[in-house]
Amino acid sequence: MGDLEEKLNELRIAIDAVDDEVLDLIRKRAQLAAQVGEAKQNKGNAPFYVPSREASIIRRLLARNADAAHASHETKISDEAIHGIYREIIGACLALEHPMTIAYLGPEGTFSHTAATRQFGATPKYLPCSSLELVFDEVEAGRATYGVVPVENAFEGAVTPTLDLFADMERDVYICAEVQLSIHHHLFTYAESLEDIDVVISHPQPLGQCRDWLASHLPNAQLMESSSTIRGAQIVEEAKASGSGALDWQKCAVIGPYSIVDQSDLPLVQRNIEDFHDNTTRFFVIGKHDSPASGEDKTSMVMSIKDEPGVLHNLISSFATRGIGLTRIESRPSKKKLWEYVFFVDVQGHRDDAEVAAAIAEIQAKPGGFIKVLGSYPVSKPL
Ligand SMILES: C=C(O[C@@H]1C=C(C(=O)O)C=C[C@H]1O)C(=O)O
Repeated sequence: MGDLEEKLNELRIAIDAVDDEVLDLIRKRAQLAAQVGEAKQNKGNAPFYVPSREASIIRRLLARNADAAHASHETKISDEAIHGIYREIIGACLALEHPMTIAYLGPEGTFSHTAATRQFGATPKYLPCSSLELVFDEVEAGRATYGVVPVENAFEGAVTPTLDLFADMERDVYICAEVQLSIHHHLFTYAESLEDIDVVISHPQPLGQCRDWLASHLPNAQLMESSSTIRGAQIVEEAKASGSGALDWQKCAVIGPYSIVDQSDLPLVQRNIEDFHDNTTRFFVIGKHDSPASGEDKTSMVMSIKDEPGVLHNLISSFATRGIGLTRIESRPSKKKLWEYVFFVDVQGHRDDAEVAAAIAEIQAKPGGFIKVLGSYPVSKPL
């Protein structure tokens, strides 16, 4: 045996021993989580999934990892890796407490699917839905334990169909977590060259997020909207398979995530065509409850007050006078009266914080004031 081989052998034996220890510890952790699950079950209907606790665990471990690397002068294991490893461990433990089904805007491979797996790991059952409305329906009906829906893109703005579903007062779902996902778009086509592309298919959000690229590279192509990016790829594959129909598959292109390479035969011809390289989309996890306070939280609400001058100032002043920071404000037509609006507001803090609770109560007491708290949840970082 050569020197190198001998050295590697020795190190690999040590790694095997560490892996055995790591596995035993993961199994020990899973047994503890199962006991937590039993305690929750005995207590009645305490939710099994507690996003605030999960966020605290990950925040604590990220800090510990940074401190340990600093103290030992070793290269730090990346935050992304720590996050991913613990997401899987926690997901596996949670599954021992209670099996979970997560609904998302499908088909498999969409950005919503990626956001869902980033939050819950590989263990739960995933339920692809063909529309956002169905994601809400599945959660409300209890066929899915949680759902994951896109809310806004940092550059393209609100995903308005999601906001309209939250504004529907008949809906009985809460926001319990947020996921921020870095988004990269790629171009897929059977066309020989960009000049041959007549039609570009995608969900309206990616078409908007690649607007400048499309204007400079495919200025004459017609844009066609699909219900999701992966559905766009399926439309081209279906046109190819049928060999007929209105769509010439050889002149079509699709914009979407890298996962299209797994979901279709479409060749990837151009990478990273998003107009902004820090392109990020925010998703909400919806369920039958929101999250307890984690120490660093946000609260989302939908509100309206009487249609009169100063309406917006009137709303915001309840937060401003208490020093509560607004992280988002968005208006949508009320769809009840012409030029009347509802406002979506996100603030820093938890709805159980005294100041946040007081501001909410004050808005509720305003003449014609109406406010629905959609949920409080831990602040997340882009992944
Ligand atoms: C174990 C618990 O239940 C779930 C699993 C967690 C874990 O594996 O650490 C954390 C929070 C909950 O989503 C708990 O509530 O502490």
